Amino acid sequence: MTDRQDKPFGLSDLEAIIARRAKESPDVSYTAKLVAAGVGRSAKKLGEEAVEAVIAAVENDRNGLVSESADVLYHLLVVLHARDIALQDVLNELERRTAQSGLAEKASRGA
Ligand SMILES: N=c1c2ncn([C@@H]3O[C@H](COP(=O)(O)OP(=O)(O)OP(=O)(O)O)[C@@H](O)[C@H]3O)c2ncn1[C@@H]1O[C@H](COP(=O)(O)O)[C@@H](O)[C@H]1O
Repeated sequence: MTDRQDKPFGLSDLEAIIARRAKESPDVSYTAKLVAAGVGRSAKKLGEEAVEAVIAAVENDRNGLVSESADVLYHLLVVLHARDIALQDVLNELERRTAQSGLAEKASRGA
């Protein structure tokens, strides 16, 4: 059995695909096209997809929210790749935050 059959598809799998496809020609890869256009382009796409996810959530469009969430996660990983930030750095930050409730963190900032 391959790794892929042993475990469900995860964000680290997509991160690896993005890193591989970014090296391809922009003619054959959307990822490569985005990366070649500069971080501003992928960041703008991330913002657009986030707004579309927000709209799907507010409209209670379940399928739309799943689809737009996938777009958000893909474009976020492209932005992280463009800025040379590993997904693990983000996961480490999330793990660090598990030591404290979000409300306690907010109160510590006086917010
Ligand atoms: N997960 C994704 C993924 N999600 C969304 N998208 C693309 O993101 C774009 C979303 O933008 P829009 O909905 O605005 O569509 P669009 O008008 O075509 O986009 P623009 O021309 O405005 O950039 C679409 O072109 C989608 O195809 C993705 N493109 C690629 N992937 C993954 O990346 C892998 C490699 O893809 P390539 O780099 O294209 O080989 C794929 O096998 C997938 O695993």
